[in-house]
Amino acid sequence: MTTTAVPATSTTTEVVGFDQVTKTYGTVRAVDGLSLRLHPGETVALLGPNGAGKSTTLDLLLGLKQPDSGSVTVFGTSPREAIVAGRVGAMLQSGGLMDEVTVAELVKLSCSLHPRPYPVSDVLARAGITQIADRKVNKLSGGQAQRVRFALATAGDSDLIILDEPTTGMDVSARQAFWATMREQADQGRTVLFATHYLEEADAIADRILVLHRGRLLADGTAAEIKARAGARRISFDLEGTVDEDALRALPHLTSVTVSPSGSDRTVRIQSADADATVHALYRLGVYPRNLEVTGLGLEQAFVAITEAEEAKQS
Ligand SMILES: Nc1ncnc2c1ncn2[C@@H]1O[C@H](COP(=O)(O)OP(=O)(O)OP(=O)(O)O)[C@@H](O)[C@H]1O
Repeated sequence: MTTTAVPATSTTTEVVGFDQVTKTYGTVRAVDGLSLRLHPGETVALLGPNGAGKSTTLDLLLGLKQPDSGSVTVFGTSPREAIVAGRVGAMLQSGGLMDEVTVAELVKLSCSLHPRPYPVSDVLARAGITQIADRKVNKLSGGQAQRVRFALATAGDSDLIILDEPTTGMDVSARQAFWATMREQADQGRTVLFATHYLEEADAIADRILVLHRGRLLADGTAAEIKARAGARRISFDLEGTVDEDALRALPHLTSVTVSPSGSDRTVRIQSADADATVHALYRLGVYPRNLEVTGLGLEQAFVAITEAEEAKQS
């Protein structure tokens, strides 16, 4: 990503600092000794299975929760100070919206609270909600309410934008418009941190991916690095005639095999930790594959491979 400008208010190269942060709820360690740094202009996706600690991490970052131990800093100060200074804009998963006001009134209020607000009409237009500006907030669809939350997060010139599952409920065009706007924000030097379950969005948008698992940082890198770290590759080929499926499943280095459809002409898909060795063993087995393809894992398969390997290690 190219960084064309850094907001004048940036005074430190560290946007967010987590040092050995732990947060427990009763016996649950939601965040467990987490240390990480975010820098200006980064677009960072926070991934993790349900209950991994993503929302708790964002709540700590916003000062909505306090760590049991360790420290959280935002632009070198406490989260609260950074928010009061208008340096942070946030869109939370189910942040309540005031019911009896119109969309425009709510956006206007949010702009009035920001030290460096954008014009209300610009905020409405950027979020694609000009058409529904006069509608009462409690009459909005789920996707429209998400757009309003997005407007509130971008009511002013903040240096860090935090988004918790921002595109849930948005239709395809709303998603595209949303990410185009976020790209503009990052290209202007702002840092964007978003938690998501849509791995294709993380792959397409983020220049850095953090994988959380049971409150700990399991992986931190570009999408390509995360995919490479999972190690495995996908092998697919067509087969004519019958094949001994048990012999296929016994090939070396496999992590999964699917054969479809059952019958004489089949497509075989294999995931292997060592594609070369698996393909050599295929030939030795007397199987001559047609249309052989060997590809890297997608981010989704890599994510599943990394988190399942961790589960297996811990059980
Ligand atoms: N207020 C709370 N009281 C008790 N336990 C909580 C509370 N908030 C979260 N937890 C627990 O802490 C862990 C982390 O939850 P968190 O919501 O941060 O995960 P998440 O990664 O955001 O999950 P999801 O993807 O399902 O939204 C979970 O085991 C959850 O049940």
